[in-house]
Amino acid sequence: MITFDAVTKRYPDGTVAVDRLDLEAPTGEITVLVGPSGCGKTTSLRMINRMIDATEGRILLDGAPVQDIDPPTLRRGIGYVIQQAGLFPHRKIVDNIATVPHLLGWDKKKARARAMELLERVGLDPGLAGRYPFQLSGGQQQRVGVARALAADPPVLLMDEPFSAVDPIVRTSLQDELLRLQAELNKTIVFVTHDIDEAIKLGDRVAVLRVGGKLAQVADPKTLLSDPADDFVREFLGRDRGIRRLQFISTEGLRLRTDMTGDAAGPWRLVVDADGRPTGWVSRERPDELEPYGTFVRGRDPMRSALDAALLSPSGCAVAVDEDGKVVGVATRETLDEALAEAADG
Ligand SMILES: Nc1ncnc2c1ncn2[C@@H]1O[C@H](COP(=O)(O)OP(=O)(O)OP(=O)(O)O)[C@@H](O)[C@H]1O
Repeated sequence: MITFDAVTKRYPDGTVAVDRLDLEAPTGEITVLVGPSGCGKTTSLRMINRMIDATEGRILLDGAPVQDIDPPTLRRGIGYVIQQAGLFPHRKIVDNIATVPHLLGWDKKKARARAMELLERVGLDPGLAGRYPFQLSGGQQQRVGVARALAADPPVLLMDEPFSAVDPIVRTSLQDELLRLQAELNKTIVFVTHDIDEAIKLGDRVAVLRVGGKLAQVADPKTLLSDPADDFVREFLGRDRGIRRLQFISTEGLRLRTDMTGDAAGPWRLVVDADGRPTGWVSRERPDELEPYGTFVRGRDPMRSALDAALLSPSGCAVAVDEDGKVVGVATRETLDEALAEAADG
């Protein structure tokens, strides 16, 4: 557990970057610091590994004040990932990843084996080991950055806008990869971003900071979206806060119709193949034309996916499927309406 106990950082020119911050980042969880530019996210992060020292207050790592631990020892237990990876340009990928093991005096073979294992762990082809950073894409470099931070298996990982320099598609896959890794590794992660969507996707807890380095709210993403502490948080969460909340509402209890593949279905009928997978909708007016459909996995996918599936089809209905893609039923506009009304009630 990382604990900020009334931490203030005042830079020599008088700027108060962080103002009496009280915050806990629980062990094995991802805590995201989010907020507008200049609100003190990076400063807060860097005070954990003492790249910056706090002016007042204490930061505790499992109860021990970091101020009492000398920085090299402290940093051995803390991986650090930054934007654009910050790889050493003249070192091969394998040597970049093995940086900390080398510093710790591991023998060459062991460090190399560890680097190769990590390369695969972060989803990279081991064939990239002998390349130099400039021979990799931005997304690949970022993965190497994560592998390097994990090399000595530190319990804590600090990540400062690690995915903000890559395009949205690569970014999504890096986020998914991080969640997958975290499910295996259970690190204590503090993650800085200015992107609220990223914060909500990755955070077990999300701390929203306002300019002046004050904590506006800390909560799990669902609570943050349903119950913002004040106007600043509400505004920061943005206009589509309601839609984003649907991400956290289960489709488990959604009422489904199971008679939509028959002729008596009404204006729309769902066509399925021999395996029970959907092939499209047909309308009574144009029975020969297959219209598009959208699916969601009931119970696994959230309400947002069900709604998206409904919006993808002129039938206005969402097709519920099982994990194998076979139809289990249909959520009609009426049932989706009911579920939305319930969601709005909280
Ligand atoms: N070395 C410094 N000297 C003086 N002021 C500084 C210094 N470093 C940062 N600041 C100021 O402290 C405040 C917080 O900066 P910080 O980099 O922590 O914010 P941030 O939330 O990470 O911002 P961004 O999202 O733009 O990276 C800002 O007003 C910044 O200008």
